[in-house]
Amino acid sequence: MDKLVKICGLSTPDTLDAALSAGADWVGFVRFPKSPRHVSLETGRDLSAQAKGRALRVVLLVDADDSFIQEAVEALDPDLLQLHGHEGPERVAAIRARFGRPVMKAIGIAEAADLSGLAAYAGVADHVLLDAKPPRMPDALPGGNGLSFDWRLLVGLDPRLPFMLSGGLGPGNVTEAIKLTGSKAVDVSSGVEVKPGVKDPDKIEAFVKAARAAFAA
Ligand SMILES: O=C(O)c1ccccc1N[C@@H]1O[C@H](COP(=O)(O)O)[C@@H](O)[C@H]1O
Repeated sequence: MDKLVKICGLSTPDTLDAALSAGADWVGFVRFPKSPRHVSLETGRDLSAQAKGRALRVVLLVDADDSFIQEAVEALDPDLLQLHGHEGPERVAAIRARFGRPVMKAIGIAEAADLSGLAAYAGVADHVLLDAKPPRMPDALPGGNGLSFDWRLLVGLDPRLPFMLSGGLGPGNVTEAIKLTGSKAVDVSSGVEVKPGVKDPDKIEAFVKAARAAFAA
């Protein structure tokens, strides 16, 4: 995987512009109604058009059925689908085949054993996103919680595996995360917000700058 910075959960033209101007490689739009970052099909269509040709456009879905995916694909025309629910390897392969878009499967990490999921998905998903496991609360979101996992679990992981690091990253800790894990790709949502769902252009710029500097070090 090339060195990549993804800003996820963008929901306004101004903050999307901040991400694009800062040089984000990937921008993410959430299609999950329980999320404070969820965008309507209309907003998603407009934001995706704004980003077209400037960054790779990612649509984030959680245990979505085919009709929900279909309407997102038609409206947002994503370059990549991020699957952030309980989609197993067979479902990931089926979505990839049916919708003809590359997929990134998110895996929740809390302990070393959780990394076994990486091998299971590496053959069917184009990318694997390593995120912290969500808190054990009935209403917890499956991601976007601003929680980190123990990055030391990744020490020794084959850096050629197509993984992207996420979970609780921000301008203040992304340097250490890249240094410790050797990850070539990072993703952030909460860490560049002033409150859930409200992105901060200055934090977005600071995150992209810090990640780029850490990649180059
Ligand atoms: O951002 C959300 O609202 C969200 C909802 C459901 C699933 C995943 C979600 N976000 C993704 O979670 C990770 C980590 O986010 P954070 O930086 O810790 O807030 C990231 O990949 C988001 O894309």
